[in-house]
Amino acid sequence: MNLIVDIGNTRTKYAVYDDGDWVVCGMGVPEAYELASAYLHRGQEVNMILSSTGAISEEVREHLKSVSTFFCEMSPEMDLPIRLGYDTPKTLGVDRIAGCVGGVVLFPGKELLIIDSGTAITYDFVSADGEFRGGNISPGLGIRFRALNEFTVSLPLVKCDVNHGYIGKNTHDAILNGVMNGTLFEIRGYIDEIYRDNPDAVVIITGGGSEYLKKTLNRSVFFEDKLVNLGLNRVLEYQKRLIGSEKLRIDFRI
Ligand SMILES: Nc1ncnc2c1ncn2[C@@H]1O[C@H](COP(=O)(O)OP(=O)(O)O)[C@@H](O)[C@H]1O
Ligand SMILES: CC(C)(COP(=O)(O)O)[C@@H](O)C(=O)NCCC(=O)O
Ligand SMILES: [K+]
Repeated sequence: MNLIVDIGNTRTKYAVYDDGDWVVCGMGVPEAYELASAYLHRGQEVNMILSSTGAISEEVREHLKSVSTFFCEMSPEMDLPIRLGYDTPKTLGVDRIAGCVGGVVLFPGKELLIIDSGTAITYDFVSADGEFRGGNISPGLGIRFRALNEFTVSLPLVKCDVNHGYIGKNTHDAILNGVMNGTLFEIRGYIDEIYRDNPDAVVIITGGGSEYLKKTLNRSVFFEDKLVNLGLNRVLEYQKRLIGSEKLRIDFRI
C-alpha cells in the first residue's frame, strides 16, 4: 500500500492508497505511524511519502521511516511529474507542488487554477502542457482573525462562522463579515480573472478552509479534499518507478 503523510502548518493529514484507489484517511503523526505498523505486522509493504511544510523533527522523520519498506520525502529538487516554472524552486512549498500534480492527474491537458485554503491560502497556476507557472500566497482565515486581534488594542479574537452577514452592526459581526467576505471576494476575484482569460480553464479548491467555500462560492469550480494526497500518491508512484528502473539498470548493467 501507499501511505501519504502531509504535515501542514496547522494539521497533519494521512491517506492510504492501494493500486491507485483511495482506502482511508485521517489525521495525526501517531495515527499514521500506528497504521503503517499494522500493515507491516501483517507482512504487507508500506510505501511512504512524507510531505512537510510545517515543523518536523529528525526524530519524527526517522520514526516514520522505521515503519516503511520504501520511503521518500517530497522535495522541489526531486524528479517530478511536472515542470516547475518558479524562480526559487528550493523555497517552493511542497504542498503547492503536490496540489498541482493532483490537478494534472484529475484534469490532464487543462489550464488550472488551484486554490488551497489552509493556514495560508495559495493560488497556483498550471499551464495546459503541465508546467507550474507560479502563484500567490495570502493569509488564511485563521491568520486573518488572529492578526486583527493581535495587532490592535480593541479588537477581540472572533471565531470563523459560516453563518455571517454582509453589513456588520457591531464589532463582532464587523470582524466576522470583514474576514469571511474579504476572503470570499478575494477568491472570487481570482476565479473570475482566470475564466475571463481562458473560459476552458479548470478551478480546483482544496484545504481545510474549503468547507466554508462550498456553501458560499456560487462559481463553477471543483472541490477536491484529497487533491494534495492524490498528487503525493502520484509522486510516490513516480519515485518508485524511477528507483525500480535505476535498480534494473544496475542489476543488468543496462
Ligand atoms: N471548520 C472549519 N471552517 C473553516 N476553516 C477551517 C475549518 N477547519 C479548519 N479550517 C481552516 O483550515 C486550516 C487547516 O486546514 P489544512 O488544509 O489542514 O491546513 P494546513 O495544511 O495548513 O495544516 C485552519 O488553519 C483553518 O483556517
Ligand atoms: C504557503 C505555505 C505556507 C502554505 O502552507 P499551508 O497553508 O498548506 O500549511 C507553504 O506552501 C510554504 O511554506 N511555502 C513556501 C513558500 C513558497 O511556496 O514560495
Ligand atoms: K495552503
